[in-house]
Amino acid sequence: MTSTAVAVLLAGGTGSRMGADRPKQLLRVAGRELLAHTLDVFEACDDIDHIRVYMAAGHLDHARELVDRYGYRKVEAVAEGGADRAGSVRCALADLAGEPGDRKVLVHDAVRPLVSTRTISECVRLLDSVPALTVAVPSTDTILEVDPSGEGPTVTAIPDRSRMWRCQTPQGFRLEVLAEAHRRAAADPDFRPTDDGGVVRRYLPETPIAVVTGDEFNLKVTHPLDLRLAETLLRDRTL
Ligand SMILES: Nc1ccn([C@@H]2O[C@H](COP(=O)(O)OP(=O)(O)OP(=O)(O)O)[C@@H](O)[C@H]2O)c(=O)n1
Ligand SMILES: C[C@](O)(CO)[C@H](O)COP(=O)(O)O
Repeated sequence: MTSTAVAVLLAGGTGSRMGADRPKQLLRVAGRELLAHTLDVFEACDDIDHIRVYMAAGHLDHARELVDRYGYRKVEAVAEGGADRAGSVRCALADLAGEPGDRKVLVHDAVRPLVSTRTISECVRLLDSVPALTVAVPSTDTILEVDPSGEGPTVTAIPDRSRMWRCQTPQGFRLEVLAEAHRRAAADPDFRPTDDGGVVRRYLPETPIAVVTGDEFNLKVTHPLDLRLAETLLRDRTL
């Protein structure tokens, strides 16, 4: 039997690379805020029972107003995020501390509004049989490893592309796995993870991390160009 999951939407960033007058998750694209587009998908997915939003400081009222305005019924909390992405995940873990250890948790970047309900459902269902997973896509570019320390970056390795995948979100975990990995990582201030699979891989290396094949539509809105792509793709989307 497939149990449902709680979605943790990370919206605690300030969007420095976007350079807008507000965090990019609050920018209006194709008729509504990016955060709202992302909430639309999780709200529509039958395999998600609760949604928790972790918002940038100073913008909680805006996020709460948006949740009320669009009437998202699964949103059980809009809370303040942390100083960095991992900090926002730890805020969620603190709030989920009373839940059963086998609770399914999906962590998702709020600025990936084009995630599909298919991908979310596949993640939730796979968590019946694996403790951790990430969505990813096979790389169509050759990936270079570089040494950035000289006058200009120089190539140090060109890994076999057939083994290179680009990581996306959602990333899914049994709560006890994610909580334990972050508990250990929190004691290591020099570790600056860019995703939660990386936290599990480093601190619980015996835990296998399964891969759900995603799609190229699930872009992370990071730079101004991404906004233009998202606008076009969101206009064509049907949930
Ligand atoms: N303190 C933070 C920083 C980031 N995030 C979230 O993590 C996701 C991926 O981060 P990124 O794209 O880097 O967003 P920003 O941190 O806002 O962007 P930038 O790095 O350009 O400032 C975003 O949904 C972002 O809101 C978060 O919840 N809490
Ligand atoms: C988690 C992530 O989206 C996987 O690609 C990515 O690492 C987030 O990076 P960011 O620098 O916080 O946007």
